[in-house]
Amino acid sequence: MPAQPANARSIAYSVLTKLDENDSYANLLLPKTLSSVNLSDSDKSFVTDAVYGTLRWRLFLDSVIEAAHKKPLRTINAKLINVVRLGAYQWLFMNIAEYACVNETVNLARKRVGAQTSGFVNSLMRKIVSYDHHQWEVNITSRIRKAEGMSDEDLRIARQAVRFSHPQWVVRELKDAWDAAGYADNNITDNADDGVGTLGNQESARACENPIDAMLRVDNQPPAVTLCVRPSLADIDEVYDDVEENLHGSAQQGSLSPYALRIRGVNPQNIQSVREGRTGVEDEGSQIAALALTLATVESSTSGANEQWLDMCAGPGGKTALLASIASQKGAKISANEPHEHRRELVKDNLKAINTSTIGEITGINGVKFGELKPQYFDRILVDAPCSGLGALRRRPEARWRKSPDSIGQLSQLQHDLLGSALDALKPGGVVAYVTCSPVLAETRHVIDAILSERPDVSRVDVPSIMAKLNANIPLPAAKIDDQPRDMQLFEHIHDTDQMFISILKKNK
Ligand SMILES: C[S@@+](CC[C@H](N)C(=O)[O-])C[C@H]1O[C@@H](n2cnc3c(N)ncnc32)[C@H](O)[C@@H]1O
Repeated sequence: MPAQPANARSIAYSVLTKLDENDSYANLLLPKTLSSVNLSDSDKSFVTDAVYGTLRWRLFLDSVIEAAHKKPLRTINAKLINVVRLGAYQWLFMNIAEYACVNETVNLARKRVGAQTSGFVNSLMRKIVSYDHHQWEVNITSRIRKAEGMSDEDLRIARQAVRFSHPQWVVRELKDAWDAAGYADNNITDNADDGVGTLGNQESARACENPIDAMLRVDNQPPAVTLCVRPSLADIDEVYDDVEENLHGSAQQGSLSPYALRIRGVNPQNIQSVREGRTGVEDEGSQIAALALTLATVESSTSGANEQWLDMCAGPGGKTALLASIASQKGAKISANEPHEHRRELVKDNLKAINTSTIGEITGINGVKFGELKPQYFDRILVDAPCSGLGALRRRPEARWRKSPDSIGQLSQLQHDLLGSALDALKPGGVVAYVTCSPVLAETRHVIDAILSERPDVSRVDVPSIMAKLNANIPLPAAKIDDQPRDMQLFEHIHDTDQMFISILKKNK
């Protein structure tokens, strides 16, 4: 790859520094920054890759920098750290030539931090470019040795954390979620892998990698842009033609949701039906979570036509719009609730193409109050609960470094209370779909188990059976044990969706 103009690197550095200082989000700050500067499209792609990649691979990069420096990161001038991370990222992940990585990083350090730093940065970068990606991977993972009291699993997790650049506690949560989800493990066993990177053929290593490695690897890859072509409002062929013929991008039907279209090379805002609210940008996992609620059997007094539906935590409204387009086909009415005003406005915008006779109330209350305010009122309720978002790390490159295990406890309590309130607001015979964009057990299965242990009036519905009806090709967990109904956890590496958790509960009649 040829060297990029110096200002692309300088812009990437400014964005990384602002993200560190203000806790802002890369997916908001980066497009805003890029729209305010005069850069070619290829430079914009360079900045996007450099910023997102440097954020995602931070632990890997810092481990390489420390190994090359032979001292802890804190001994390096704080302003230089993002300069060197950017340089190391270009060398290890962007296939940029050695001389450009070294020289441009020295230039950036000189310009943004001071001329006195050039000697240090030059010597550090020369050490970094003396090994390639795979050599560094083996180097930094094999430096992690078994400390006293560490089990084999602890060691493997510590190495996976560095190798795939995730906090250790997140790796452990993902592993626990995978172990609990009940999918068949067709690959090599965890015990055959000590967590050190391989210097062998990468493709064959990937073909038999263990499921946690596969999951962590996919977390570091940007997801496809997926559209939801809202039923009765737009037609897949119409949107396909707009993308392929008018906008010269490419489109492919999704593999799980009948309404999904994966697109490339097109800004979704340039698609006519997106601008008109007849199509939305929505991951397939979110689509099938909403569809599962519509497919569950309701046995309330109003089941069939005239059902009342509620989306209790609706903002920004992607699932509300899909539910609403189906509600309009079925003669049901949907209400939506979102306490945060700016997100409530996004819900309204998402519903702009829906027939107003389908929309009930749009409220802005704490969902925990619904049970008291509207007891036994709704037939179907979606609780797409606020959560840690650890199932969508592909989309939020900085998120993994900002979350902490402490924040999960508070979320679990709110999730429990929202679900309890939804059950109170449900008619006997009605169903609630409890959904999170997180696989963490404390936010998923443990919330459901706690509610079921408190409420004899509620029972679990078997979600994999509903999914199998929706699409015969959806990868499903292993067969039921003792005929017990199951929740379903989606995984990026097997479903190619965000890691959504879906549970459906029915209120007994
Ligand atoms: C995971 S998001 C929902 C995403 C949405 N269903 C969609 O598909 O576009 C969770 C939402 O819950 C909202 N929320 C937070 N606290 C809430 C509460 N106490 N009651 C209801 N909603 C809440 C958040 O503002 C956020 O918009």
